[in-house]
Amino acid sequence: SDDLPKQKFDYQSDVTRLRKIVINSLYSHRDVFLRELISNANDALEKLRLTSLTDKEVLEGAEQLNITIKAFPDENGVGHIVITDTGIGMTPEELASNLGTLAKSGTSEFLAKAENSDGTGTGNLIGAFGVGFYSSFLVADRVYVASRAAKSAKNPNPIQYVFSSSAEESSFGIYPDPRGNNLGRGTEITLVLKPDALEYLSTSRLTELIQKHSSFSSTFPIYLFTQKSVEVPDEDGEKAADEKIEESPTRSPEVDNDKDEEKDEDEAIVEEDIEDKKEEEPSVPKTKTVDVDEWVQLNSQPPIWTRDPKTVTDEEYEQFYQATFKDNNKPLAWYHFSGDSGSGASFRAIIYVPSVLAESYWQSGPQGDAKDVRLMVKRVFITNDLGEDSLPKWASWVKAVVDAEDLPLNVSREMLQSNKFLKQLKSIITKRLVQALTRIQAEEPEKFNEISAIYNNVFKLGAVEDTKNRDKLATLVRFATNHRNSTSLDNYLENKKQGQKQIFYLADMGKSPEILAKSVFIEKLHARGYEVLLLSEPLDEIFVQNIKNWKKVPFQDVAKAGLKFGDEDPDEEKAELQALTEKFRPLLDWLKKEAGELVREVVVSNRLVTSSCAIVADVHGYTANVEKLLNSNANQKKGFIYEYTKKMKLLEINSRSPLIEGLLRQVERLPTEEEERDLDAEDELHEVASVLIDGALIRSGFEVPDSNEFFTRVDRILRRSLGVSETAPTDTRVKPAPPVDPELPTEDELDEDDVHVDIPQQNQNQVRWEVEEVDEEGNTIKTVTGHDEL
Ligand SMILES: Nc1ncnc2c1ncn2[C@@H]1O[C@H](COP(=O)(O)OP(=O)(O)OP(=O)(O)O)[C@@H](O)[C@H]1O
Repeated sequence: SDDLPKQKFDYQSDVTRLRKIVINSLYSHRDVFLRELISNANDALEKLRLTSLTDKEVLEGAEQLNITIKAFPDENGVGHIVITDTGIGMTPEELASNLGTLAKSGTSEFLAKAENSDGTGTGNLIGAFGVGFYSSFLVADRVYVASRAAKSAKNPNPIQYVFSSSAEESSFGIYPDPRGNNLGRGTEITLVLKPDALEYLSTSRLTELIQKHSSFSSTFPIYLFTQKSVEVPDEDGEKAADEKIEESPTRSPEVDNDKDEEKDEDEAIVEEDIEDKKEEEPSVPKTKTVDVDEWVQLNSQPPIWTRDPKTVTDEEYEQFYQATFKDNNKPLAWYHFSGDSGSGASFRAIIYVPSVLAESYWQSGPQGDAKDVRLMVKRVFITNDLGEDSLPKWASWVKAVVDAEDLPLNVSREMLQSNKFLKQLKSIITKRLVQALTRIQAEEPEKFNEISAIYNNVFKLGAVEDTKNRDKLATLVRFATNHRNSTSLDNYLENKKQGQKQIFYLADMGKSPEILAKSVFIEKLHARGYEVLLLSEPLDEIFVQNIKNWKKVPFQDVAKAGLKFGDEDPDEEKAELQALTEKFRPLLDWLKKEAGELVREVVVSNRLVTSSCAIVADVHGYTANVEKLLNSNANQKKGFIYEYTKKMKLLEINSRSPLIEGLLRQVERLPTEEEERDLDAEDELHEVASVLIDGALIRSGFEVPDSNEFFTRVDRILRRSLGVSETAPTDTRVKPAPPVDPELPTEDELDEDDVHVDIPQQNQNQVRWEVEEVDEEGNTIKTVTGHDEL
């Protein structure tokens, strides 16, 4: 087999591009190479262990499952780092395809983005994409990957091959390893260091890097080869120098230091019992200094989720998170717990709240597709794909490790799918997450504010979608009000006024709370000192409509009929309203005629202070916000009910407004007798009414039926107030366009200074929503569902 020819292959062009980007732009992030290679080694070991559950044969060739790292200069002073794992290994075909091509989706976009960037922010791109194996070329001029695949029925006698490539070449070589099958099983990566990367020969530097970035990323032991000088008794003369003094409390592998020496496969790693080696000779005074080789395990602690939370530092939690989930950012919060699923499976878990919500979160569909719940059984990684049992959309950003004790270990993926524990996992994690968030809210208000800044909308979505956790999630939601930047619903109720039996809210998506605070609908509430929730997100309206009430206190849209302060004297109020209605009767009737189809009724308002009038949705009508929600969904069929409900509006007038008083006087002055009619005066009043009503629509957030007509009227009124002739025509002559010319403009003709504004791709921040209309008895008369953009 040793005679097989050395073959040369060209890298796939994407690989060449990626390598170039990595080498050019990541110079100041060179450290990542070690983390990436250890992570690959760990993946290979995990694959092997998983395969071995059903196929013991793969374990043959090398007994231990571990990662070893050795750094040394050769006789010419050239630095070498050798990273070896006893994982699944690669066949020559796999060496070529895994290391010579990029199979990842989104690669081209990534490359284009990275090529365009000036290098800054590349660190983040790397985090998102993972440059993996190619990061070797940051520190190495040449890389050899020797690998022997695990034994299998298909491949009963795997041959060890070498992949060899320099940083510059656009091709790589694949050939049988001249040393034979000396690895037993797995992969050995040899980096021939660049002259400026010799810092990585230092064991203390390597130890620091591995401890910082990688000691958590593997449950397999990671050993670093170290050499140190120690004083040993000089009694046995020469013999002492050959002995290994083992200080590591763990079992250490003994790996042959001479790379080129042929070894028996099974001897690659030999266990030694450290107890036997310790020698105590207190009576010997003579000592001498010898160099001692030692394999030091850098991750000798048990995995952190198995430890007592009291013994784990914040830093360890953070580093474990960063290594496991490949996130450069620190997590915002975490929750470490153990439990019993009830079906007999006991488990330990850590849940993390990331400090960033992925951009794709609101863009991906209504189904959560979380791939960051890592399920292990007795520390063996099993899957991160929970399939149909994955977390609900609202919680799909959670990152978690769950280690179950009592599940049968030889679970195949299919068996696992039908396992009861897996079905329970979803509710266990969401329940514990809610628990953790609730605790943070109560005990760490500042931390909760940080979480709220990112996840507030997520909590609203949760309350809408996860009825089981609805109440707890709604407790976490924060709203702006006319009184403060942020309040919870509980806090709102604590501050309600005597007699207040409604939670007042005003919703108008896209408008800031500052603008909403000036809305016509809250004039009186605000002036009287009542607190009103100011809702500006599309999800808010959906949230309120789904929750319906909080602690039995119903939500009241202040843009709708039915607003009650709660301190009114019903008799007194009724009498007052009757008197006012009587007084304004002529105006109310006249306005009703003028408004026509637009409103169902014209009434005297109890919510206005300074504004003259407003359009209010009837109890079953649509507010401007709901109309917007409905209209934002282009596919929504708008049938009869929509048209009907749209008309359920009231025009409310402010009886104390001088404008309304004046209008009343004018209307009363209109002669009723047919022959005495003053058509000019009627026309003028007609115009006033129309501007008033359209103005009320706009002020109330609705659209006017015909804005052109509205502004023409405004124009006429302005002319009148300026004493300009109403009929004087505007000079409407314009220069006509030149004749048709299909010739395209030349480069020179195009103005280079033109500012181009990139319009971002249609934002598909969609969320499913549902709006229910209920009658007085609470029966649903209509449910509208749709998707909506955030
Ligand atoms: N030590 C190894 N043992 C076995 N296979 C490996 C090893 N290192 C790399 N591979 C194979 O080569 C492939 C490419 O590795 P690479 O590091 O470029 O990307 P990746 O590991 O798939 O993803 P990432 O970019 O997140 O690291 C891996 O998917 C794996 O199949």
